[in-house]
Amino acid sequence: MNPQIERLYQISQKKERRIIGLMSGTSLDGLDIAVCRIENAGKTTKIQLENFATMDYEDDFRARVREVFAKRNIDQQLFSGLNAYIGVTHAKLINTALQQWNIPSSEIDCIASHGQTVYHAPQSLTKDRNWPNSTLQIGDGDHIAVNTGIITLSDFRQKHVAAGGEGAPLAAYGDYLLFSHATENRFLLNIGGISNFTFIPSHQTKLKAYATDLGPGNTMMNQYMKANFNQEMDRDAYMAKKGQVNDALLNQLLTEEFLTLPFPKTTGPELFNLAYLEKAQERSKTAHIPHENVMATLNRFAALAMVNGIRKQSEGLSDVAIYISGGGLHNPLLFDYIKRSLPTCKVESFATLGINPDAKEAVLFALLANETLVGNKSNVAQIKDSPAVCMGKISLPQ
Ligand SMILES: Nc1ncnc2c1ncn2[C@@H]1O[C@H](COP(=O)(O)OP(=O)(O)OP(=O)(O)O)[C@@H](O)[C@H]1O
Ligand SMILES: CC(=O)N[C@H]1[C@@H]2OC[C@@H](O2)[C@@H](O)[C@@H]1O[C@H](C)C(=O)O
Repeated sequence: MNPQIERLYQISQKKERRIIGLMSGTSLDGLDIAVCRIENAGKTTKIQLENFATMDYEDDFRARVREVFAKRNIDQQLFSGLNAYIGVTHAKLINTALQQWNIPSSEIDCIASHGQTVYHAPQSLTKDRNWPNSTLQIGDGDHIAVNTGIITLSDFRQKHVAAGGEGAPLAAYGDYLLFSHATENRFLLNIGGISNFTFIPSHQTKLKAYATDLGPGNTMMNQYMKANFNQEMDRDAYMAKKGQVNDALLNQLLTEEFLTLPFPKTTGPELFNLAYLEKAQERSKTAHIPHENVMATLNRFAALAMVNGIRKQSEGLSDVAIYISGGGLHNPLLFDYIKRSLPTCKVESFATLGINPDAKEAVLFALLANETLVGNKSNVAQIKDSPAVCMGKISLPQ
């Protein structure tokens, strides 16, 4: 037997595995690296987050990814190169982090790599029923395995699509296994580039758990700051706080059909981008309003996409709790508006549930890898409208 296959077998038999979860989201801020200790699988999974860091990307890296990110027409040579380049860059960042934490790579059982989403094209977005759902994450797993010496599981979303899903959101699987609660109806709201929630009904209801995207999280605010001020974000909502929400623009932003589609659904910056903003500005004749007002309006638009979505699902339910993760948690204007708009719900940071909110998505990918190595597809069969499959392709280091 190939000794690497034997090692895989041994890893799957261990009482506890040490798995690195990786997430590189649409915000392109950096690579989230979460070292997790995971015991068991399925509903008895226990996860302990040992180390976490977001390793910042260099400007050159961001610029190259932005050349293809969410774009329909791209340079193929650059694209092919990026697949390898992102894999190698991620491997370097992992090696650096492990060194900083004094963890020898031989002590890591495997890496769970999300890769970099470059295009998300479910039929609901393309509106083309003759063309399949698709989503694409690059940053090749073999490059990570070879350059770290660690077995790597990657490209999780393809199996989901192959089995009938949209390839996202995948958070529901881990959220359901780790955080369902006897009496609380929980919304795990993640505010990344795109906002999404996992709804986990209490054990007292007959409802099923699911995850759905809601609309823009930080992405339009980030894009506007980049285009107009060459800044990566509106840190602490500094700009938005100085402006006034423009109702005419806000109403136009809210007309998008996606916002009215039933849950679950997925989207991306392919839809919610500056071109989308410009069209809404034209229609509302607000092309020349001050930047502060545009930012205040974009902030409110993101908040409303979330609040309206949560209201829709929580109607008629009592004991509703919302736990917020993702970078948008650090945007005070966004957080305060969400909290004020949902006065009957408990609204807290995801940290209350015992895991660093910035690490959540990376941890969930570690859990998905654990399920693939040790779990059973029935563990994830409880998620509404999402295929029960184990995900991730396995790359061996040699
Ligand atoms: N202090 C802050 N003030 C305002 N916004 C912030 C702050 N800190 C982080 N953010 C926002 O959070 C973003 C990063 O969030 P996160 O890392 O969750 O996104 P992501 O993982 O790239 O997205 P996705 O989950 O959609 O893939 C930043 O780009 C910024 O917009
Ligand atoms: C295609 C893709 O990369 N989608 C991401 C993105 O970031 C947030 C939202 O859009 C969500 O659908 C998903 O990520 C999370 C981790 C998920 O799959 O649950």
